[in-house]
Amino acid sequence: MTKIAVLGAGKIGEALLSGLAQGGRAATDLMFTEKHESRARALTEQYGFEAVTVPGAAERADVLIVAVKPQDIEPLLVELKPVLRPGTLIVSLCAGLPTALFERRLPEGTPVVRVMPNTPMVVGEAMSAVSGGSNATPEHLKLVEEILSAVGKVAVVPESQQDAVTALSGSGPAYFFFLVEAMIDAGILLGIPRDLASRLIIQSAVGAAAMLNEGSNHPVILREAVTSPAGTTIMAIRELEKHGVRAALLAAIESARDRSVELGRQHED
Ligand SMILES: NC(=O)C1=CN([C@@H]2O[C@H](COP(=O)(O)OP(=O)(O)OC[C@H]3O[C@@H](n4cnc5c(N)ncnc54)[C@H](OP(=O)(O)O)[C@@H]3O)[C@@H](O)[C@H]2O)C=CC1
Ligand SMILES: O=C(O)[C@@H]1CCC=N1
Repeated sequence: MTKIAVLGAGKIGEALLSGLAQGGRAATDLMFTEKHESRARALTEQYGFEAVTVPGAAERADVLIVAVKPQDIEPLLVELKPVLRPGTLIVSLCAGLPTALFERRLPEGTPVVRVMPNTPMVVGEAMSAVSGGSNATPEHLKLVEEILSAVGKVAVVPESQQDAVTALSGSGPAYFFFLVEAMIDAGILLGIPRDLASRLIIQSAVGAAAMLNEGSNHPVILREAVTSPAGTTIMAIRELEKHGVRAALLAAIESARDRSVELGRQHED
């Protein structure tokens, strides 16, 4: 079985490792590197994954998944370059960082695949977008798709779209959590206890997501079906439009895209 090492087991690294284990991959095929010993111990105790060093990961794993913050990439690549075995596949989850950056810093010919996943991988519902670098073959892309399909859906996209994808689905779960949090607060404003407000809103989100996922109707049709003439929903929609919520979402996602581009530019030579 393919041995996988996650370099930087923070939030997304842990989400991926735990999702892969839940998806049926043996814990013995999963390794990670982590800066903090106490966190490494906690992850090993909780899941059974082995904590390794960067040279250990490079020696034993077939696929190295880079999950450090983009700001931490340079020292990691300096450490990796002399120990990397030829043919080891590098998979980067780092927002904004182009495959060309990894290709410049690592030995010539290193295959690199850029991926933008999201945290719902902990429940097997990730959306991951995958792009191959110049040394990545269709077989490399297939392997990455196979690994990620255990934790959700996978789309292959041109790398030129990865900054936009990062803003849409990479950050996307945060927008939904923000919306849910604000709607629960609205329940508090209306005098509903927090527990009940949470149950009402979360189940409404789950139900709405299931209807969207079923896919037979466009979101506009689904919204119109809730919006009765001279009823309650249209009053709320009028306020959302008056407060520019649609424009705010367009501007917010554009701004996230711009930040992804900027994160990549910080590593230009
Ligand atoms: N969180 C998310 O939803 C998503 C994140 N990503 C991408 O995933 C990457 C990680 O994000 P996230 O998990 O949120 O960040 P975290 O900071 O939670 O995780 C990164 C982890 O890597 C550790 N680390 C840093 N340098 C090294 C190193 N050289 N060797 C081993 N470990 C190291 C960090 O330690 P310390 O904190 O002490 O520096 C931290 O524990 C980012 O590039 C991000 O763009 C992509 C999609 C979604
Ligand atoms: O906020 C971030 O930069 C990362 C990338 C996408 C989701 N989280």
